[in-house]
Amino acid sequence: MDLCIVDHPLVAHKITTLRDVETDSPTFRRLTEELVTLLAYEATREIRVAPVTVQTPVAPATGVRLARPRPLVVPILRAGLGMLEGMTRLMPTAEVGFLGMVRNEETLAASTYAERLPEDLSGRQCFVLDPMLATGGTLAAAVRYLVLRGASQITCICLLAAPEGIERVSALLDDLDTPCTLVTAAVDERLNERGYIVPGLGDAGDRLYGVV
Ligand SMILES: O=P(O)(O)OC[C@H]1O[C@H](OP(=O)(O)OP(=O)(O)O)[C@H](O)[C@@H]1O
Ligand SMILES: O=c1cc[nH]c(=O)[nH]1
Ligand SMILES: [Mg+2]
Repeated sequence: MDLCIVDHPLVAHKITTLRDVETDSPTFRRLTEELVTLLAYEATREIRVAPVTVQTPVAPATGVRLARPRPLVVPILRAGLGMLEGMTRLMPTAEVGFLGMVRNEETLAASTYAERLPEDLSGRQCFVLDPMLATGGTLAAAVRYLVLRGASQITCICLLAAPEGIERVSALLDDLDTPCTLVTAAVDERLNERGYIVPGLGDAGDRLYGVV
């Protein structure tokens, strides 16, 4: 898996506020959307386009449009849902599929409780959205679903990642031929004994949806 850490002062500023325990849910949601849009700028650098000519009021102009088949955006519920709007604002013609996954907080194993993806993803570029890459179990399983359906390229956008999780996802996906990239705003220090990212931002789903 290729790794892209987006090094930008505006991203760093927003991530710092997102981490702050004093940041309330409405602000957390807004910052999450803004961060996704900024990360998506890097994450879509290799999005496929096709040549097109348009007529300006003055003359014909050659340019590009997003190519077919359309890209697929896959938020991992629950926390990934907070990233959807920020992504589709930039790419309104993308199709959206859903994965509902939850980590058992005792065993840290990920399980899937909902799946609504197109049957055939042959030739499709896919963008997986999840704010947190901790042990990596969730993200590795999500990528496998897409690869099994034929996705040709996968880009994962995570706000924060743990070094242990990046290692684990890379190892778990080592056998795949499908190109896979992780775009993140920061790689934090480590995981704690409960599988939380340190310093991280706590439980992203709870903070997005006002549980804490
Ligand atoms: O890398 P991992 O160790 O697998 O952990 C990361 C996962 O944990 C969080 O979701 P959670 O299971 O809390 O579900 P939620 O989005 O419903 O809160 C997060 O959004 C990731 O999906
Ligand atoms: O730090 C973490 C780890 C898993 N899930 C979260 O929401 N935060
Ligand atoms: Mg959670």
